[in-house]
Formats: sequence, structure tokens, C-alpha cells
Amino acid sequence: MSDQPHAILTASAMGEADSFAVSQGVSGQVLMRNAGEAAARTILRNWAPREAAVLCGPGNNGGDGWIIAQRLRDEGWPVRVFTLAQVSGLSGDAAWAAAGWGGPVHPLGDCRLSDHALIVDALFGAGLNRPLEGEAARLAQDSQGYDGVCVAVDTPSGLSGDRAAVQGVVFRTDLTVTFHRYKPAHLLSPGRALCGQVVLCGIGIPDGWSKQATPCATLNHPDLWRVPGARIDPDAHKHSRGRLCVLAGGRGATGAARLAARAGQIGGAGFVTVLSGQGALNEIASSSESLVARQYEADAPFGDVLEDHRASAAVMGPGAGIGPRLKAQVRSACGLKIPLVLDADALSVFEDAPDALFESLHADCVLTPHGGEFARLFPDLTETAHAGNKIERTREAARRCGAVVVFKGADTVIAAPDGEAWVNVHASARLATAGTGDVLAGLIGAFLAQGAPAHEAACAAVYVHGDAGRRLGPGGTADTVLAQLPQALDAVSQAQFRKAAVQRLNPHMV
Ligand SMILES: NC(=O)C1=CN([C@@H]2O[C@H](COP(=O)(O)OP(=O)(O)OC[C@H]3O[C@@H](n4cnc5c(N)ncnc54)[C@H](OP(=O)(O)O)[C@@H]3O)[C@@H](O)[C@H]2O)[C@@H](O)CC1
Ligand SMILES: [K+]
Repeated sequence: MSDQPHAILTASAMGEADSFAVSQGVSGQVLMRNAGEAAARTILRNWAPREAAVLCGPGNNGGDGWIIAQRLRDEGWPVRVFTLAQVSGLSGDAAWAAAGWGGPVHPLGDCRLSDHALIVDALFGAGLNRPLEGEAARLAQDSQGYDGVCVAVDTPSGLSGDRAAVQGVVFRTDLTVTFHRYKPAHLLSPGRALCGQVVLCGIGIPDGWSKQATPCATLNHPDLWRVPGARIDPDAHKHSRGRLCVLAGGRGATGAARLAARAGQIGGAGFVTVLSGQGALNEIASSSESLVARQYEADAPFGDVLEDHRASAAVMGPGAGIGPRLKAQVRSACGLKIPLVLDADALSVFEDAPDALFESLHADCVLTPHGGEFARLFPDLTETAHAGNKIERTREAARRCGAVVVFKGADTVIAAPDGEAWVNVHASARLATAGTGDVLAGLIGAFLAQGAPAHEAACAAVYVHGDAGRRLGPGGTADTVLAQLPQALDAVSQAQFRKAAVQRLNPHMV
């Protein structure tokens, strides 16, 4: 098994991994040759020969470019190289790579994108430390209207690999070839969309690198957890498979809670109860034969209500209705110390006093804010208020509130209070529709009710929910996400069983 295959590395951690390789006898030149050849192979696999321009920067990203140019030329491509720096001014591995080119070299200022059908952007990668300027900025601007292919080496120039953010202009990119492990820019928004398709290539960094380089997060992947309840104990009964309670809003506002409860059932909780005030009981009970609706005493401490129902876990917030009662219910539920999912109104209701929420939470709580809810609870950790990327901001939020935080979006980040963080990109833009967040909350609740630790329940549910989203066609709604959940659960757990079986037969296989 390779060393931390799902790790995400910052530029400095990637530098540490490179240094580790060098300490193990793999030279910088070998790494650069491997990187350039891997990028060239990716181009050759995807496109037939055509007029190509390789834009080389002053550092090692440019070094990769010189290798790519050689390789494409060797394959018979018409290639022109444009360089930002004087070749005589290059140093180190980049100078070595440029020396191997041996063909004509043009200044970057002479490059016109429209003279070429494919551009290799090898201007800046991990070393970018300020917005593009001069000829590099002009070409990045021209690339916006360029109708040829643009391939970026490591990251599109202008995009910060660590912050995944844009300052100024970024090359419009169809495909990005990166090396060894993903960087935040390949996964977090807006970087992910700007990279086009991302291809990850090994460059020969030996196992053991993670002793020297600490990943900043992990890509959420089924290798990291098991789908809770995928194997059902033959002696199981409905109560042994987890009792999930879902708090509903008043009459006319129970749809969100019902979606969460249905996801709870599909996610494998054996007994799901929707708790409501009297006015909404019929509405809930008549919506599904299998949902149990129970009225609760409005003034009773909600922790006692959950205890009376012998809840193994609870979901609070979807459609719950913002008001002082909800605040008291959340705090009371936290006092029971059972796993909780707090979503939507259960988060927004604490906008005026987030600390009152934070002091009640415990490590088995999972908060599932979208951007707006996150900003209400953590106003100093928004993108505009904080310099860190979404991983760093979610990690700080989890540390501050002492619970698992699932910061939703196209790039959902899951962080635990101990600093561990995961990024999920196994999803679909079709999930951006009302009610899908309620489904996710219910699915996390189902996994918690079945005994999964909070961070695993969150990671597994986010992935399976994303998988269901990827199965949606046009016109997908929260109802169709629910309809796809069984197939998603089955596909993810079957893939896990198959992989485990292969590993049992051959422990050395990845
Ligand atoms: N062994 C390895 O390490 C391997 C590394 N590999 C490759 O190396 C890449 C990282 O290389 P790198 O560290 O040399 O950084 P790189 O992105 O080339 O740029 C740095 C230069 O740009 C300059 N500069 C920065 N911003 C600027 C701006 N806006 N406008 C103008 N100038 C700007 C900065 O100069 P400064 O002015 O800041 O002194 C410096 O001269 C990595 O992405 C991967 O592709 C692979 O080959 C595998 C093995
Ligand atoms: K680049």
C-alpha cells in the first residue's frame, strides 16, 4: 500500500516530500524528468500531434516545461518554447532541463496563443507568490478567449496552490497535470473549477515521505471508513440497528424533517421517530406508512424527550423553526450526550450567541452548515474575514466549537476538533437544490445511530450522499436523491467489500 495515497499537500509539504526523495537518493533532476515525462504522456494520450507552445517560467515549473517540450518534439510534434527568463539566468534543475532542449528559444513576449493549437502553461506552480504581471499576465488574459487546448503543469499559473484562490488573472485551463499528491487548489473552490480535469501522476517519491511532510488534509475516500451497517448482524432487530429521532417543525413545515427521517431509514437506522408538536402529527404520519410520528410535550426538556424515546442519535434543525424554544431544545439535547446532528435552524438560531452553542456541544455532535450558516456561527472565519483556505477555516471552526464541522459546498470540508480534516469532491452540482442538505443530515444521523464515530459518520454520509447526487439526471430533486441512496449505499459498500477481499488475498496490492 503506498504511503498515504489520499493525502493533500501544501506547497511546503510537497517541498518536504521532494527533499525526502533526495535524501533517499532520488535526485531533483530525476523528479523533474519524471514530472515532465508524466505530463507529456498525459498530453500524448489525449491529443494527436498539433502546433504546440510550451511557456516556461523562471523556476522548476518551467523546468518541467523544458522536459515536456523535448518529449513532445521526440514524438514528432511541432513545438515552440517561449521563456520568461533568459536561459542563461536559469539555475539548478531548471537550467539542466533547459540545456537538454537544444532547439530555438523565443522570449515570452513573442508568443501569440492563436498561432498554436495547444499551450503548455509551465510558467508558475508551487512557487507562485504574487499575482501575474507583465507578459505572463497578458497571456493569461489572452487565454480567456483562446479556443485551443491549455494544459497546466502542477497548477494553472495565477492560481495559488495553497489558498486555491485567484489574485488577478489565471490561465484558462482544460487539464492540469499535478504530481505525487493533490494540493488544495485542485480540490477547493474556486481552484478546482479553474484546473479543468486534474490528472495526478507519481514522480518516484519513495514511501516514507509522510514522516517528513505532514499532509494538510485527506481526500475523502471509501478507503478511510466503512459504510456503517453495510453488514447487518443476522440476529439484528429494529432496535439494535439504532434509534434515530428527528425533530420536526410545526404544521406545514415538516417536509425538511421528513426528508431527514427518510434518509435516516434508508441509511439503516432501525427505528426512526419524527418528534413534533400536536398540530403536525397527521401531516407526518400520512406522508409515509413507515415513518413513526410522535407528539412531544412542548415544555419538557428536550433531552428528557430524547431519553424517553431511547434515542441512540438525533437530528435537529431541518425546518425546526427559529425561536427561543429551539435554542433551549438544542442545549438540552446536548446535555444528554448522545450523538447529534445540528443543521439549518439549529445553527442559525445561535447567530446572536454562538458561544452559547459551543459551550453545550460535545465531540459526538456534527454541525452541517452551508456557507451562510457557517458565517452566522463563525463570522471571523469567512473567506473575506480570514486569510486561510476552506480547510484551515473549517479546522479552526471545529477546534473552537469542539464538534465535527461539515462545511458544505461543491468542496465539502469535514473537520474534527483534534485537527484532522477531509475534503470531499465526490459529489455533483445537481445536489445544489432545496432539501438535499436535510437528506445529508438524516444520513449522518443514521450512521451515528448505528454507532459510527462522529467524523466517520460524517465522511461516509457526505461521500454516499455525493454518490447519490452523481446518479441524478436532469431535474433531480431531494426526493430523487433519496431514491438514489439505496444504489449509492450498495455501490460504495460493495466496492469496499471487493477491495477488502482482494487485499486479504494479496496484502501487498493497493
Ligand atoms: N524537486 C522539485 O522541487 C520538483 C518540482 N517540480 C516542479 O517545480 C515547481 C515548483 O518550482 P519552484 O519552487 O521553482 O516554483 P515555480 O512555480 O517554478 O516559480 C518560482 C519562481 O517564480 C518567481 N515568481 C513567483 N511568483 C511570480 C509572479 N507572480 N511573477 C513573476 N515571478 C514570480 C519566483 O521568483 P521571486 O521573484 O519570488 O524570487 C521564482 O523564481 C512545481 O510546481 C513543479 O511543477 C517538479 O519538477 C517535481 C520536482
Ligand atoms: K503552471
